[in-house]
Amino acid sequence: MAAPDGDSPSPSSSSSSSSSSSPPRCVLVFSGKRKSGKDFVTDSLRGRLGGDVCAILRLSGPLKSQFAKEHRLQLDKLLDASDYKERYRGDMIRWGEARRSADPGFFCRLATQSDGARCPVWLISDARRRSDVDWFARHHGAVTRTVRVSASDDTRRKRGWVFTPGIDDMESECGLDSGVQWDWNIRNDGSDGDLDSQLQEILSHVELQLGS
Ligand SMILES: Nc1ncnc2c1ncn2[C@@H]1O[C@H](COP(=O)(O)OP(=O)(O)O)[C@@H](O)[C@H]1O
Ligand SMILES: C[C@@](O)(CCOP(=O)(O)OP(=O)(O)O)CC(=O)O
Repeated sequence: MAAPDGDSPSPSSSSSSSSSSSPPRCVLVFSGKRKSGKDFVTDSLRGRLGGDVCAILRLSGPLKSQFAKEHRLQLDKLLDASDYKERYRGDMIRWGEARRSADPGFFCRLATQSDGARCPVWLISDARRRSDVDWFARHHGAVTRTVRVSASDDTRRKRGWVFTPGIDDMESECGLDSGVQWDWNIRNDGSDGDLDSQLQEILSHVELQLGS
């Protein structure tokens, strides 16, 4: 994977950027449109791998946290799949883009400095831009793999998605529609059984990386 993201690594942003003394053994970077099931898939993988070895790191975590503080909003409601989050999504996107344009690795660095980054397996649940994918390739390339989660518009609508101009046609939702060679493509339209068999290949890869 190419890795020109324009941020200069510093001691706090290199592969030792986590609060862990050892770098991650496996990093899976997930992308997908809203309501495709990124959280569902990463929760399911973490459930199987166990919270002691596997952490879900959300790039939107530090973004929402800072945005909530600055705008006196309820962080817990920005973090779940609520209408409250959707009400502020456009504003959060614009706020985050201002930060990213000054420093494309800003949220990647913060997410990987959180406590969860002590775990050997990182599930990065929400890459949205080429610069996100490139940051992980640049800092953790040897252990990074990419996963695209897709669901049909019909399925997404059943999960509550409503096409919104200014969101669904912008970089936040479309920035990774092309240009990345995904290591795995997960189709998340169907039953749990369909998903299980697709996740098995990823689980085998992680177990191999962990040497178990
Ligand atoms: N395979 C699945 N089976 C059942 N429910 C699912 C499945 N995938 C996603 N969902 C549900 O659809 C909704 C949106 O999924 P979510 O993971 O929050 O999407 P995203 O993080 O991509 O926006 C959630 O309520 C979630 O529980
Ligand atoms: C401002 C955002 O970070 C909000 C992301 O919120 P979520 O990651 O909760 O979104 P979905 O799971 O896809 O519904 C988007 C961005 O452009 O950074």
